[in-house]
Amino acid sequence: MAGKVDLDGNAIKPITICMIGAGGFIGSHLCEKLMHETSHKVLAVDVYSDKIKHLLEPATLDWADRIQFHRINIKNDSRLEGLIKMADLTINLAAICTPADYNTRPLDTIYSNFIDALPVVKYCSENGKRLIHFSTCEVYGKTIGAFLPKDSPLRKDPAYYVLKEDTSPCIFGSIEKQRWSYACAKQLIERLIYAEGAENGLEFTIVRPFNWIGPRMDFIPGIDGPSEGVPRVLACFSNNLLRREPLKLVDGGESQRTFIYIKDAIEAVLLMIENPARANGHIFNVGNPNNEVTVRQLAEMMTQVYSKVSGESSIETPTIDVSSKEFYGEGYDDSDKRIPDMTIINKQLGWNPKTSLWDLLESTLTYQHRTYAEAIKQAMSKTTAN
Ligand SMILES: NC(=O)c1ccc[n+]([C@@H]2O[C@H](COP(=O)([O-])OP(=O)(O)OC[C@H]3O[C@@H](n4cnc5c(N)ncnc54)[C@H](O)[C@@H]3O)[C@@H](O)[C@H]2O)c1
Ligand SMILES: O=c1ccn([C@@H]2O[C@H](COP(=O)(O)OP(=O)(O)O[C@H]3OC[C@](O)(CO)[C@H]3O)[C@@H](O)[C@H]2O)c(=O)[nH]1
Repeated sequence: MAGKVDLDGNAIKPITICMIGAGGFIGSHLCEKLMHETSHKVLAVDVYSDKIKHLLEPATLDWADRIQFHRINIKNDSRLEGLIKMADLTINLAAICTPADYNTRPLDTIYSNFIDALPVVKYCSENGKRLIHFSTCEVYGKTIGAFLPKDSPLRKDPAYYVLKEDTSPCIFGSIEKQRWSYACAKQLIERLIYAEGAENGLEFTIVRPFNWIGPRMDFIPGIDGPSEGVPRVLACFSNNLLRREPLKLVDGGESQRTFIYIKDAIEAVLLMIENPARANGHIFNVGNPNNEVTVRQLAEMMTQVYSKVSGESSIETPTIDVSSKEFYGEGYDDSDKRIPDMTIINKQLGWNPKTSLWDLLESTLTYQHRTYAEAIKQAMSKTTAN
């Protein structure tokens, strides 16, 4: 990629990136982007490699000498510091980040999102290495507007719901609402990174993703990934559609989310990687404020899009209501609404998302249908035969 320049017109030099959690949903797309469109090297760290196996084999691929996979659990592996030392930049994506785990496995969630991230921050700080850390939009918790009376006109005022990196508060529920174990752990690691920057000069960027979705997200229960467990909403609804069963709306599906196409979001991460002078010291919301829907609307849209891409008519009762206690268990709670303010990322990196919700669902559900429809049919006919 000779001749590529950054946003200030300086030549971009190839660097080595230690990517922790490279085998996950975001990591797989970021590895793909780095291999296809840049000359950077990746030391890919994860316990799984299935989602990046197309980038690792065969060894004859164009980028074979630019990506190395290290099967390492960062909880307990002394090789981690060496890899961070070998790299110019570390990107930490590793985390437990499925809401079904936050209230049912709160200790694993807190350890994964805070304790396990600590050595990564420490090694970067001690060795003078740059860090891009993946946090979450969940650090905002609930909006201020959520506490207003239902009929208050202030609920329509963006000051009460738009989430801004430098001014919005972090509003979580009580301790028994263990849903917030994840957000709280992510908030504390953000504060620690910020403090390392202020006191010890760590060069850092914190990313707050707002519901990035697309191919390879999570798993389809019973087909790939863990045999038990509840993935995030895209995979839950995809699974229901593939199996021709009703989509489950938790607590009426009233919560609102903004969804962004993974490929748009990865563009923003590449800008952060290649423009350190503009990205260091910043916390960035990365989302698409134009793609807001309630979960009910998402279910309706996914049902329509899936019909189009699969050629199958939708079932008679496309959705059913379930309580959060039934679906997630005790201690679940929810973010009411998540609209990212885009001022900072716009000013620093000139980045904007492009893909509409309909278009991103069309390409994602085409992938889900192509990848899983046959396997699900076979699994279902086996169950019926038994
Ligand atoms: N996808 C989103 O919309 C979204 C939203 C908010 C925040 N995030 C954050 O972005 C990051 C990546 O999310 P994702 O959606 O790709 O999740 P993911 O679960 O697909 O990827 C996480 C990866 O980290 C790996 N990992 C976890 N613990 C590890 C350990 N101890 N050692 C080595 N590897 C380990 C997992 O095996 C997995 O491959 C997470 O930190 C998450 O909190 C994502
Ligand atoms: O079958 C289902 C599954 C989920 N819901 C509801 O959908 C909303 C979104 O759920 P989900 O995508 O699983 O997760 P969240 O948006 O709540 O949280 C994520 O946000 C970012 C991240 O940090 C990482 O991805 C994670 O914490 C929610 O309201 C569910 O209740 C449903 O109705 N039916």
